[in-house]
Amino acid sequence: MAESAEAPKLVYLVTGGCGFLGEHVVRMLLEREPRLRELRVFDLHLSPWLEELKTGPVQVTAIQGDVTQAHEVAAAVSGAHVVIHTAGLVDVFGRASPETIHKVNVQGTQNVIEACVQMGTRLLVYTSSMEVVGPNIKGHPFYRGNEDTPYEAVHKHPYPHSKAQAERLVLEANGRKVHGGLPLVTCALRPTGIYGEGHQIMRDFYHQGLRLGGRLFRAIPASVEHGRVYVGNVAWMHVLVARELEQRAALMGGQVYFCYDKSPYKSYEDFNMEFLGPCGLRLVGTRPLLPYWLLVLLAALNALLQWLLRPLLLYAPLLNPYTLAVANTTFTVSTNKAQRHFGYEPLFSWEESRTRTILWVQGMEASAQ
Ligand SMILES: NC(=O)C1=CN([C@@H]2O[C@H](COP(=O)(O)OP(=O)(O)OC[C@H]3O[C@@H](n4cnc5c(N)ncnc54)[C@H](O)[C@@H]3O)[C@@H](O)[C@H]2O)C=CC1
Ligand SMILES: C[C@@H](CO)CCC[C@@H](C)[C@H]1CC[C@H]2[C@@H]3[C@H](O)CC4=CC(=O)CC[C@]4(C)[C@H]3CC[C@]12C
Repeated sequence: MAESAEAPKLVYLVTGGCGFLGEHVVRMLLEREPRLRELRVFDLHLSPWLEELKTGPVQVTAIQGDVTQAHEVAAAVSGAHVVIHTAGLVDVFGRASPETIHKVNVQGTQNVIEACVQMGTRLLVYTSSMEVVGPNIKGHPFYRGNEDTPYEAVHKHPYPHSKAQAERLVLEANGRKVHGGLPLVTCALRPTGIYGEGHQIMRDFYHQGLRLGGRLFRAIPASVEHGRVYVGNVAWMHVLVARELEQRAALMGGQVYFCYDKSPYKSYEDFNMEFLGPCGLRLVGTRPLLPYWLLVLLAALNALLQWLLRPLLLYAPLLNPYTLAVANTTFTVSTNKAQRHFGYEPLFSWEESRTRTILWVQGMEASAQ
């Protein structure tokens, strides 16, 4: 390729670059974007592993900053050619207030857009979520749907609400004139439930299983399918989109793409067992051990306890009415839009994604001993 022989000249900014997905995007860019000259990693909390990346041929600049602070975002964006905006407050457990979620996810995204416009940065890739579509509060299944499948998206919870608002802002900004007069080109990627090395909820389930003597108890029927996608493939999609956005602006600008790969369609719990099983955990029950009405009651009780205890402490268990509804509603995607629009093929096969994730869980096991 002629272009890879040229001197690297592009400056990329990854917001949330120290998060679960952000770290994979950062590493993927360093491995697979030959045009990269400088990579700016912007995050509220900078991780120590960034140091080891600074010794490579690409200049890695760590920027501790807050997306809710417009001036910090503008300074980080200044001179960048591409912004990949993954920073967000991922909270469906009631840890943060709805106002904080809105501030980070919506106001933060608006700040990123304005910074691009002000600083003349033309390319913006936004990490959205399947949650902007559903599952909706009515529990309607979304079965092997694609970007054009009609679905009644109704949001009550602050997290999906904020992601939907932010996604709309990003898509509406497509075509806005940036400083220098050229049009901004934006698009949004919608991962389903991401898994892989660094996945906090997988970690939580693993430790819970260990505490319960190597067992987890089935709570959700095996027939409820939940869409999952490997973090390395989500990162690869971000890299590809960022690379192709300028050349294919007319086709890709203002578009949304689900993130998908060859991960099998399974229930949330059965899918987790693909990794936790080989690490010694067992899922007890072929059917849910508790009746659904009892789970609904427990989830409601957790929500009540959270509210009552809030003045004293933060009680934020995994089970609440929202997480139960999401886990208990089929939501799977089947699409090839990313392949058609920018030639995406998963970089990691299902077998590879599975092996890498298992090795990571086994690594946790070893370090705990
Ligand atoms: N984890 C998942 O299954 C899915 C995640 N997503 C989206 O992917 C993106 C990344 O999510 P994860 O990596 O899972 O979450 P994460 O919590 O691991 O990463 C988010 C990063 O954003 C940073 N951040 C938070 N607030 C910030 C602020 N005010 N200023 C600067 N940085 C801030 C955090 O420090 C963190 O490093 C989010 O936008 C999320 O909505 C979408 C679909 C599924
Ligand atoms: C009822 C419990 C019995 O074991 C299981 C509870 C599992 C839940 C904590 C998860 C089930 C589905 C997950 C969500 C889903 O993968 C979609 C998501 C997309 C995002 O953008 C952010 C994360 C999440 C909301 C994810 C969060 C955890 C679950 C609700």
